[in-house]
Amino acid sequence: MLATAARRISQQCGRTLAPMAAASGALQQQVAGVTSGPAGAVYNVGKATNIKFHDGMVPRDTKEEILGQKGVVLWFTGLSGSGKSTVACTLEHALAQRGRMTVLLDGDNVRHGLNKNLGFTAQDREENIRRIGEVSKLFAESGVITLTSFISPYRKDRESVRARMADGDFLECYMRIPIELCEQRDPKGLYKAARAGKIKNFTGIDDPYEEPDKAEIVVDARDAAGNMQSAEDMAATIMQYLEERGYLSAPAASGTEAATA
Ligand SMILES: Nc1ncnc2c1ncn2[C@@H]1O[C@H](COP(=O)(O)OS(=O)(=O)O)[C@@H](OP(=O)(O)O)[C@H]1O
Ligand SMILES: Nc1ncnc2c1ncn2[C@@H]1O[C@H](COP(=O)(O)OP(=O)(O)O)[C@@H](O)[C@H]1O
Repeated sequence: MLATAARRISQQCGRTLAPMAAASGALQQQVAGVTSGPAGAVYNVGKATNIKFHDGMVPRDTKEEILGQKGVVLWFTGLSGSGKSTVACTLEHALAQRGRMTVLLDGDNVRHGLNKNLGFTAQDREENIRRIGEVSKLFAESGVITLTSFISPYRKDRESVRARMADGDFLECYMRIPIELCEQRDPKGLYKAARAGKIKNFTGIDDPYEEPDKAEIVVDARDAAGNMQSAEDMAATIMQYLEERGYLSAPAASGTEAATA
């Protein structure tokens, strides 16, 4: 049945694709911290009782072959005003121009819907990041280049997201912009309001920001020669990182023939 499905999908997308991957349900059980139940039976995960992971028929590497890229989460973190949204948008635009499939999850936007029941306490920020981590994991595992733009101030929250993903799927991109510059920009007037005590628990003012200690990519306001970097410069550096590490092409075929297109 799986072989038939592989043939059908190959015909539909006009490429010879690798055979279907082995079922990953057991791995998902392990990752989710299954509390009970023999293999093949239903089990409990957190508050969800009597569930069972259902494997799809189109594995990740097939999707990556179709898209001609590798799924990844590019996790922007940094202070408000550090340029997370601007650089992520600029990069997404550049990726689209190169025919790459992307999704951009942005803090302000996600708080309009999925996370509108969350505020800015440490506990709410943790839940905000956990949900985004799970959503971005789903996208990355479908072969999509996923850009997330959240302050994500707590190291342990970011590391929890990293720990849920396979090696190489999570790239932390630290916007290392001094608070003085962020505050000078202050496009929404939030720093001014926070300094005036009108906004409480504002990151960098009266709430913490914990710097990454193992970010894959660190973006500074100035380049090595000391010149200020534009958002385009920053996006170009990240694009180069993705290119050099093979994220912008499909992974080598694991089974039969490689993609022909
Ligand atoms: N108290 C407080 N602290 C920080 N930021 C605040 C706060 N209140 C509102 N805002 C606005 O919310 C945006 C940050 O949301 P995030 O989801 O990225 O925050 S977090 O990751 O959960 O910490 C942030 O957007 P950016 O400026 O784009 O970072 C602010 O516009
Ligand atoms: N590299 C850059 N150089 C100059 N200004 C920038 C740069 N990146 C962002 N900005 C400006 O800084 C402000 C904050 O950027 P934004 O992307 O909204 O930050 P964040 O999403 O981290 O809050 C915006 O006005 C934006 O135009």
